[in-house]
Amino acid sequence: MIIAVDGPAASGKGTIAKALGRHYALPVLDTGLLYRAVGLAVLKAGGDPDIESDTLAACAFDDETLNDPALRSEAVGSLASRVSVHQAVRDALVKRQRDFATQPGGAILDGRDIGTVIAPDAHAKLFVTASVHVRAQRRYQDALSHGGHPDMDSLIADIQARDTRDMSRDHAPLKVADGADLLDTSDLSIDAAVRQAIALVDAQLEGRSRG
Ligand SMILES: Nc1ncnc2c1ncn2[C@@H]1O[C@H](COP(=O)(O)OP(=O)(O)OP(=O)(O)O)[C@@H](O)[C@H]1O
Ligand SMILES: Nc1ccn([C@@H]2O[C@H](COP(=O)(O)O)[C@@H](O)[C@H]2O)c(=O)n1
Repeated sequence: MIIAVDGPAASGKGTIAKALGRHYALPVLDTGLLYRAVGLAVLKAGGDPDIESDTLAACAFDDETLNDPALRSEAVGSLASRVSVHQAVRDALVKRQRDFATQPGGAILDGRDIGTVIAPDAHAKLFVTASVHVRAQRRYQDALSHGGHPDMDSLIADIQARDTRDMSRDHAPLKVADGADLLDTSDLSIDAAVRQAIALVDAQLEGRSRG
């Protein structure tokens, strides 16, 4: 069974994907980390994330790289969004994601194009969203709890810039996949969002089994 969880930055899709992984006993891949790894490698190599040819060498990395805590920063998230517009980068990362999705027993992947490009035939699809203000507030709390000094206005600007770039790019733009259920987490606690996600996935799986 493959479950696709897509949505914009800080919508809560990673939290939901992990909870679904525990509930259905399936492995989970946060595909954003792959693009973050490319973005960080381009930066370290002194390349330009907006130039496709500068990003190619950065697409070969091992799984260990994905554990680097530096990948989690807002700055690397923005770099990831910039490198992810290039078709060559997306092509280089497709096999890794499809191999994970099609492993025996199934898998859950969260990202931007899982239900549209990586696994369009997924057994269940969610599009998780939340208002820009709520998402910025979550980032704000995250930064505070890690000892940072976040600025709400710049968090809002960063999220808006990322949404615009991710939704308007030519290749695999962020959009609601055919057959996906929308889950707006703006006014939901994590527990309530997870409960709704499980109910939506169960209903999709039941619908499929009834044909
Ligand atoms: N329903 C919710 N209510 C309150 N906080 C939430 C909710 N869902 C997630 N969060 C918190 O918001 C932050 C971002 O959540 P999460 O990492 O799941 O988002 P994401 O969509 O995967 O982000 P990104 O795309 O940037 O990786 C985390 O600190 C998480 O604990
Ligand atoms: N399937 C995906 C996943 C991510 N991206 C791009 O990476 C950026 C960072 O993603 P996070 O989920 O870690 O915030 C994101 O803004 C996208 O530009 C992607 O293109 N496809």
